Amino acid sequence: MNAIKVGLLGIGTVGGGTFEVLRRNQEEIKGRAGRGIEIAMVADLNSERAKSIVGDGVPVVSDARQVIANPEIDIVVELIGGYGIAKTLVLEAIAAGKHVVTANKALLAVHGTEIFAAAREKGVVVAFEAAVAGGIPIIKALREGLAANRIEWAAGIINGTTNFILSEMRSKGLDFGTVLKEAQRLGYAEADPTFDIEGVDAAHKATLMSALAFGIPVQFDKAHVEGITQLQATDIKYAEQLGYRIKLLGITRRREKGIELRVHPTLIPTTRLIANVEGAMNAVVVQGDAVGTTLYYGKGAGAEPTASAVIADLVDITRLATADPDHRVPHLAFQPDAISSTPILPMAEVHTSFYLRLRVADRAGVLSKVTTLLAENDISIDAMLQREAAEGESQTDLVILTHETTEGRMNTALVQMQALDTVLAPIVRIRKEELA
Ligand SMILES: NC(=O)c1ccc[n+]([C@@H]2O[C@H](COP(=O)([O-])OP(=O)(O)OC[C@H]3O[C@@H](n4cnc5c(N)ncnc54)[C@H](O)[C@@H]3O)[C@@H](O)[C@H]2O)c1
Ligand SMILES: N[C@@H](CCO)C(=O)O
Ligand code: NA
Repeated sequence: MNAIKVGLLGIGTVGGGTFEVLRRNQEEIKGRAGRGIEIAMVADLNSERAKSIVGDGVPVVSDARQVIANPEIDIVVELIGGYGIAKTLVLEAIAAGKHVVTANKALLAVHGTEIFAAAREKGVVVAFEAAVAGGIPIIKALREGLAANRIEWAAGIINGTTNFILSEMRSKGLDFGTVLKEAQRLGYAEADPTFDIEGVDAAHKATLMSALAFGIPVQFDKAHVEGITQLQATDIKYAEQLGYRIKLLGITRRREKGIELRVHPTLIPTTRLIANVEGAMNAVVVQGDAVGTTLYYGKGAGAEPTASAVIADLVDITRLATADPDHRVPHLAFQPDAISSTPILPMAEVHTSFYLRLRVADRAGVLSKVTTLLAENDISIDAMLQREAAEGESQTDLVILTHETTEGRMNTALVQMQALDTVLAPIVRIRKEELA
């Protein structure tokens, strides 16, 4: 059988990796797919650089629409990024009856409902394994491998840039800016790195995991998004003393009244495997009722790890291209008529435990006032650390770990504690998860 023909839109980091791995492993990939997979046309605004990557054998154009218009192309791979032109091109490729593979989590987390509906209408596939945790087959796991389970929660380190920053700051004592520049140099960061450090990229990925795990539409606008820019070295040290490590986690969890969807710095017990995931590595823990806890670990960014996921999707589509569209694996794991309207919960209704750090006057009675306010709000204390004030110092740090409560109760308690005249600086609050 003839090779299936692929058109590549954008040949930067991931596109370059995809071209190289497809070339290097073509025989094995063909053996798995049943047909060869051939990059038959490439579009990139920087067509000179694109030509230097693909050589003479593959036509290169600067206008992506020429690829979409080419009747020989069966699958369009979108590796441009962003919500702008990428959205138009993906919708045009679908309208032209092409299958689409994309690594673009931003696009799918925000416009997924429209894109998947258009694809269903046309009977084509939009595959996106590379969009969550790069090379780790987490989409495959959630959609197929765990299909027997009622999934309880999924939580992961799903942004390599921020994990790299936190690891390097902790282990080498380097400052934030220096490490961010290094992450950009290594090709981990998004074109706009505020997406990484403010938690937006992780929230795009958590949004996709939430839809796959619970059969709900993608709802990025309902996600709680917090990054690592406010995190202080002091809190990383105190957490360590208490037996915890701080990671930026994307979390989605089923509760009685709805679904939690949130990204924020999180204390995790140092004894958990995921607390020891360092550098740009990613890891996702998924809890299913039948399987129990499962862990997926690997490279979440970079040219070839991400290419690994893009090509797995190409193989899937090649195998399935002839199957009746109604009998393909559904985009979001559940069949369209089984998509649930269970709401995403407002943050005030989210349950977590907390790490609190209060800068307090070193005076008798401070501690009892703080613990009284927590008790009045029905928040119980799990552990406490009070640094002795140094010689001649009139203030000290009070660190408290609480048991699980709601965000709403904690917000009320925080306002009350902050109003005490013995609390001398804004209270630091970091959420804590046991992940077991
Ligand atoms: N880099 C990673 O590790 C990684 C991992 C997972 C997912 N992703 C996602 O993959 C996508 C691509 O990321 P990247 O790191 O390869 O980006 P990149 O900036 O390295 O590559 C993008 C390429 O697209 C080209 N381009 C831009 N606008 C174009 C247009 N209108 N027409 C044709 N070409 C155009 C650029 O010239 C560039 O070569 C993004 O959605 C990103 O979020 C990246
Ligand atoms: N900027 C992303 C790339 C992979 O999606 C990260 O750092 O994880
Ligand atoms: Na993946």
